[in-house]
Amino acid sequence: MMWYRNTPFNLNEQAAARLWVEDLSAGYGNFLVLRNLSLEVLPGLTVILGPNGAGKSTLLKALNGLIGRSGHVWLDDAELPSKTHEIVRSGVVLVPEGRQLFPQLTVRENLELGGWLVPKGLRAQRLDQAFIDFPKLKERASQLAGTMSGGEQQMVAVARAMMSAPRLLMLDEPSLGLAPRMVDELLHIARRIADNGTTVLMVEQNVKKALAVADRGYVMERGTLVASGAAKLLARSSVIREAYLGAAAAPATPRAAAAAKAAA
Ligand SMILES: Nc1ncnc2c1ncn2[C@@H]1O[C@H](COP(=O)(O)OP(=O)(O)OP(=O)(O)O)[C@@H](O)[C@H]1O
Repeated sequence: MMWYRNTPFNLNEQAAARLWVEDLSAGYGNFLVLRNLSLEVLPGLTVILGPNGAGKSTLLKALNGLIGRSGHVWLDDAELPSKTHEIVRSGVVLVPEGRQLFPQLTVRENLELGGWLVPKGLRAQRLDQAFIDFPKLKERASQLAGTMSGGEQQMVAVARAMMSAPRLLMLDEPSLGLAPRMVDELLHIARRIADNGTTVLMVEQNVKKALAVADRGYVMERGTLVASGAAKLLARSSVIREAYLGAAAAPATPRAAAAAKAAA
């Protein structure tokens, strides 16, 4: 008898992955975007924040093999391969910005394509599980993906990525262009995936909401990391509050306070 547990996001039979990045540089042709980046992605949910053009998507693309990189990346105790199909086989999957679904295929067909590396029987089992994890998609199994709302399409993209039972799921701005309620839903899906044993690395522009669901965060500016730490601490840090949350940090010294007052 085929047996599988009936709890959300239990596709992943392996332990949550850890990723170590050391001295990573990457860019486009002669244009170097990332310079000597070092970071670690631990089990749970890690968010990468930063202004437009900071290099956040470039980092995910470099980790996914879509662009070349130098430096070292380890997934647990093995060096991460450099070719995308090998990276996927090792359990690292990217949901790119813009989702890249097949609009003329149904939800079910899009999900099945996410399990293309998986033997047929297991793929069917994972599809059943995906419909348990994403009940909204079960109702829409026969709908063409291109006719769904932005939020629903993003959900299909995440569910499709989960079909390969990744150990590390990378999400590039999953909430881009979505209504606030869908943003919340998508971020909570990311949280649930992390809670159920798949490490999640997410780029997000919704700083406040992302830090509220994440365990840890990195802040990137002009291709380098400028801050990192526990999400709760980052949310209170001056670098985040000043740059992203619209709150001026308290001046560090009485002199700075006087200067700020004079300038106001
Ligand atoms: N295919 C490309 N060819 C050349 N340059 C690129 C390419 N993609 C991105 N860049 C450049 O790399 C830099 C970093 O872009 P990236 O998309 O990684 O930033 P980001 O932090 O993800 O910002 P955003 O939130 O706007 O997507 C930018 O200067 C961008 O113009």
